[in-house]
Amino acid sequence: MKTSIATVSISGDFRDKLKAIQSAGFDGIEIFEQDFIATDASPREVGAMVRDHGLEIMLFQPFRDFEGLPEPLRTRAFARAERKFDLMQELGTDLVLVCSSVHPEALGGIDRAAADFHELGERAARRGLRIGFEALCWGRYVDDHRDAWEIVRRADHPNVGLILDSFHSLGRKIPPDTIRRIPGDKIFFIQLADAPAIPMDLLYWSRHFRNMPGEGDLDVTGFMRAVMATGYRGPISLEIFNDQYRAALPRLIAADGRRSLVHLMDRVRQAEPAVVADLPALPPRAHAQAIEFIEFASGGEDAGRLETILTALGFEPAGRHVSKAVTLWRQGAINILLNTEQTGFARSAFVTHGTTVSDIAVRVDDAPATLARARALGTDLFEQATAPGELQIPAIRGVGGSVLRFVDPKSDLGRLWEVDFRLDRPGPLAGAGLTRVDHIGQTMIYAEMLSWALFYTAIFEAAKAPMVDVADPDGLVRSQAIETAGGALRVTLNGAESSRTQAGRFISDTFGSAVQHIAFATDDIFATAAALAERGFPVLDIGPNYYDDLDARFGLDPDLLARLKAGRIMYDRDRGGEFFQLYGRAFGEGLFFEIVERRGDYTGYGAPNAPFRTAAQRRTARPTGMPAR
Ligand SMILES: O=C(O)c1ccc(O)c(O)c1
Ligand SMILES: [Mg+2]
Repeated sequence: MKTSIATVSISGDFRDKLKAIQSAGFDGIEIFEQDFIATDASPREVGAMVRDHGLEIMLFQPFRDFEGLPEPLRTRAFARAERKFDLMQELGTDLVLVCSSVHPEALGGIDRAAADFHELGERAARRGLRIGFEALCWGRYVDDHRDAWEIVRRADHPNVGLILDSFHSLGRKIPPDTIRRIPGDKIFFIQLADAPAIPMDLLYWSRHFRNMPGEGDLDVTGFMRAVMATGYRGPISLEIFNDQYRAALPRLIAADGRRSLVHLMDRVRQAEPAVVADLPALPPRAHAQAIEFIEFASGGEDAGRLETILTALGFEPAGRHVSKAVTLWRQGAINILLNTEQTGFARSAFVTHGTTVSDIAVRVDDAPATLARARALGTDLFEQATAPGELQIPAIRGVGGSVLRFVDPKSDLGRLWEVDFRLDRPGPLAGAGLTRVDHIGQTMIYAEMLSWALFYTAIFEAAKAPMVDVADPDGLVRSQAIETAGGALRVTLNGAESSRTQAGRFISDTFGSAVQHIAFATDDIFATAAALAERGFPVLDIGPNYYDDLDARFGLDPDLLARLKAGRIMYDRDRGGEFFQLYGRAFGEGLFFEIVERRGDYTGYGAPNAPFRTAAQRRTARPTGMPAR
């Protein structure tokens, strides 16, 4: 199945767009008329340029306000169409998208529109061109693919077909199964876009908030299942109008686009194997069992400071790597690696970012299969030479150039600690009562959030939690959790819009997106708090107003409230249970640790507390070179 993307979806000039689209592996493009006009090349040159990039122009679009006009506008519309046919022939494409009219003088009437399309089909046929009709969901008389299909059906011309755009159908809540009654050979082209479920004006929503399939909330999978059921096997094309994409790196968006299509068609195949027997199979999304380890890259005095903090958190050194300057720190089921190598990837990560999480390893059912899936999704593989006898842990590039590794219990990777490490002390260490990694918080610029959410949900059997806004004193930070059903893998993506927020400063201070915090779980937050106090773990101060408000909101038992206040522990509650949070002070470039206890089935991350936590962090932050106002 051929893949395509509309040139509007990508930023940059025309050449930037083509390069990015080519390198992401698309077969073709939808050329947006405006993008063509903005170039200084002739139509023939543009056509040649596209083909020089190994791409096909699959569609020219849009042709607006055509059907149902009274004379003399009608005659003019046909003359306009002939001009565009000339252009298409020079560009070298045979299909034009006509979107439903919004013309104030359009008359409506299905038969009138059908007659117009029949005539347009005749004219197109003379030149070997084809017409595709798309219902814009804000079209004046045609805003539903069912009406567009009826017009195409009555136009009854082999050169006139239907174009379906998932946004227009799903944005209007038209059941996708209505597509199944359309013959596949009358569907000329498929445009795909997702969007977040935010109630707003349809046109504004479409032009600013579309995103890649899987990045939003629309049932694009259901839409595509219905399309495939018709027998359609033409191109699938992304048509994404999105404000962030227009400002993002062309290559990033193009690669995400390809990834979203691979992921989408895999979902379609799984949901409806009978209708897509011809699609290639992909290894399934990985089931995450646990976070196997988190590796810090550090060096010099910074490494000593991190060791002090780990010690204060109750971790103890439990072994060393057989050949590298990597120490294993353990507590409960948590494995932290501290890498102080002077060469290689960890070193360059440290030099670039300061003390930073360079690697995260996730234990999955089948590591090689996970790697194969990630590769099919177009992620970048990561390899670094290993000494003989040491394990080559499958790895890809993740957030901010860090490394995401996959281990599994069924291969040699399950013996990682015995093979690659010399363990000083077997068995778990109780320490301060930290049991496991609850979640990892990765901070990035807001424009990258959709991309990383897609990355995680396409690789792992994981879902997105609703996005929450966190009001940092210096700007808004958006937070989106990606989590597996049992919570074995929980990642919170924090997107900073302003460089002055805690998150924004972290990005500039660390030169890019990275893990900003790690939350460890405990089964007894008060016992852990006492143990940490004994070890001198520096805790973030939370002001008294917070506890007064907490009392007002929840009417807590006075004894509990006093204990929370004394321990600087934050509290939240939802329908399922209770949540306790204790924050450490930031260190290094703004990294911090958090300790949490979940009681019952609390599902969140303490979002109501985040504004007060960020304010407290701002009060205690060291100067960062940012003007403190
Ligand atoms: O926003 C628009 O006008 C517009 C144009 C062409 C399309 O294919 C579309 O889906 C929307
Ligand atoms: Mg469209």
